[in-house]
Amino acid sequence: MPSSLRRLLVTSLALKWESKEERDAERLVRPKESIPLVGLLRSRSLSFCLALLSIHPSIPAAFGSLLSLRRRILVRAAAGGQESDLWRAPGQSKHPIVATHGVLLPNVCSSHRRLLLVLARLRRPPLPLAKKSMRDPRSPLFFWCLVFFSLSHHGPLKVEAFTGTYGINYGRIADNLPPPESVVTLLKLAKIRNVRIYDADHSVLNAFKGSGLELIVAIGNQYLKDISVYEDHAMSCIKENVKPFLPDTHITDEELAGALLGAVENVYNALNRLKLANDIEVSTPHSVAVFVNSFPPSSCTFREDVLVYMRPILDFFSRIGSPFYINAYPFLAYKSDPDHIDINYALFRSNAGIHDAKAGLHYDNMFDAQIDAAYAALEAAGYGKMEVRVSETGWASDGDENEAGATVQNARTYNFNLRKRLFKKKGTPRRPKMHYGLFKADGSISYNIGLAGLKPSSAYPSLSSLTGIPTQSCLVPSITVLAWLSITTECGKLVVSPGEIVILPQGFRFSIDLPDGPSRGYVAEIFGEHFHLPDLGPIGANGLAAARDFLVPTAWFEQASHPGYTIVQKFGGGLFTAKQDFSPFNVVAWHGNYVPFKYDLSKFCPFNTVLIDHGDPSINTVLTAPSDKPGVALLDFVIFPPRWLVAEHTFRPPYYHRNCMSEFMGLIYGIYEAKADGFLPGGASLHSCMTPHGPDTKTYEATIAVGENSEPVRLRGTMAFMFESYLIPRVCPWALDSPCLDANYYQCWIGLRSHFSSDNRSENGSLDVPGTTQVLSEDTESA
Ligand SMILES: O=C(O)Cc1cc(O)ccc1O
Ligand SMILES: [Fe+2]
Repeated sequence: MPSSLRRLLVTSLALKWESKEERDAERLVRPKESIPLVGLLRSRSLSFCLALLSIHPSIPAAFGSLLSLRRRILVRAAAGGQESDLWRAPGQSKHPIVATHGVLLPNVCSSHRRLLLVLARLRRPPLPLAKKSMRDPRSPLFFWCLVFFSLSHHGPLKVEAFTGTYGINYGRIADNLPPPESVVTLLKLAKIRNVRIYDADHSVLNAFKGSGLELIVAIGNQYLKDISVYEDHAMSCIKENVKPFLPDTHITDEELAGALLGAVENVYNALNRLKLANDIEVSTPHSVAVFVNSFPPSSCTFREDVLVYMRPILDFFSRIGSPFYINAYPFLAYKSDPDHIDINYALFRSNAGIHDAKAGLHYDNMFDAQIDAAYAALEAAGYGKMEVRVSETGWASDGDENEAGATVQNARTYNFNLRKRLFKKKGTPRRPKMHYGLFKADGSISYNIGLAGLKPSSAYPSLSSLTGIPTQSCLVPSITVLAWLSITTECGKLVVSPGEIVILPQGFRFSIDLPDGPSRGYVAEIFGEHFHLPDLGPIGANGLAAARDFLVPTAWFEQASHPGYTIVQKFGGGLFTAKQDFSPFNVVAWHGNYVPFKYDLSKFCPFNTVLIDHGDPSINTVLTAPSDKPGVALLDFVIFPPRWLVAEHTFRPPYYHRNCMSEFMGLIYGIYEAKADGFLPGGASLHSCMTPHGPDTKTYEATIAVGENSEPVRLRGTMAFMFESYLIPRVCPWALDSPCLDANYYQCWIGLRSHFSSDNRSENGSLDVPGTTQVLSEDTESA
């Protein structure tokens, strides 16, 4: 790497500090030599940074070399620290504070309980699976296999896109399984709500009772012939097996295919007579072996010998409104032809994709292609309105030598990327669903996802009110992402909608009700300072958040008796409860210095670059709780609202940087400009102090593709925010163990490449930057 590059890079990293005053960290780490360059580089600094990244095969390595350049930098932690030692400071634990990056799994099942009877497969998957973990879907535990559930309700036929969410196939053939009760606990902890079982073991069924988990149960092949002939057998099967929990099913034998229709019909009729047909959906999963010509997807058709059996079943399913289930295993396709199939295409990673010329569609992953192949086959057979759902998918984590791609890393990547793909709810190229996540384009809620919210009807005073600590604490709860909150305080009530923030000063009793059902949001609790509006400095009198837009409650009190009213009190970091027989909101008049208030973020008047360069996002501070050190805050609450981007000759997305404050970011609605993929409303990222970060590869490439002279761009329908603090947040074990943790976050930077032209380089490799007055030589380099 040319030495001058290194210096420039170091300088560019110092840019952000430059905008703040006198920091301890800055004095500690900034090499003197970088100072004059700050003035020189300005908007180019970002490009220099990228040049260095491109020299290295991966971002962690690139960042690692940055870190080694800056030996005196206090390296804290980094995303994906597990993957590379370069991401760890000596002596740090293997799992340092990680940058988590956001996926909250929406519970998208319809609110009514729906059981699906999976009757049978027409055939097994086409290729034998070598290791037990893949060969038998009922094999030990359940983590390799995901089941998908669509959002759509059982009901009238309509054209549906595959958007689903996932669940787990709970296989039970192993001798070391945990007891079913533990499995239920585990699934709940993992926030997995959809489970498919393969057997009718009553201990399992009992354990699931009252768990709230959605169950799919199956009727075994051994019963199919019987049930297909005798409807009363179907009836007693349903009646006897404790609210249709039925045994396993596997048709490996073609002759059973003929029995399938009869069995489906009889089960459906039995359900109908028991008035369960509206609650319980009947279907049957199919392997992709029922198709021929699945490449390109639009050419896919059913195998003729299979169609003989399929047609009556499909007729029946379209009559009763059942979807078509397939078991989609890109792994199986890949391992059958690893020389010709790009593993990145199978694993949802960046790849050239395939072009379906007949349909004029582009596929960047095989999973979508398999679903669309099923849609094409159904259309060709005359069932164009039938919805396709995925009953099984997964990736082998281990396999025989000839099983290409069966590794833990690939299995993890597949499942992780699959989940990301699902979160987008975007359908497939053939059946796109232009609906993105939980919010409509205008930021309004699309549907209630049923996440557990704050507990109503208990009053929570904020901490330190009883701790005797003279400093103040404030809460910023409910930067509400979903559904409104009704907050009762001793000063009155506040109704807080998505997109609003609320501030509750220390010591206030409050209770939060959820009149619209479950809600979710972000909460920051601080100790030591109050939030106030930032000094406007040269902005002058008007701009950012205006005092007039902060709303306080009108007085309200409640004199009712409330036997057993529970007060939850936070004291010294613990939660304590006390019971009383009256409402705590019996305050008829009050006088004091503090009051709860709320603010609608859409009222914010943002400032932004109007010519060149990317400003410090602190320019859009809504509220700040300063520290005693100028320039670094106990907590700045900064937003990234809808706005125009107009800067010229400037890389407009956030620059690549390290920050001596820690950045916790969340997304309230829309898309965050620096994260093309994976950052969803309700998600969060944490870039701890000095952790390098910046736009993901996709954002970078898209920005570079537009070129230097891009036109003004309007960012609409977005609201991201940042809690920025000089304190280093500690990630609690709950978050670290969360299934929502994005352990592969660092991958969003993999593939960053140089867009420098070699024309900019002099013979000795140093950069010859037009307009600079000085190029530092080797001996001025900092250690
Ligand atoms: O890291 C982030 O995405 C937040 C951020 C945004 C920006 O525009 C500039 C700096 C910064 O830290
Ligand atoms: Fe940042």
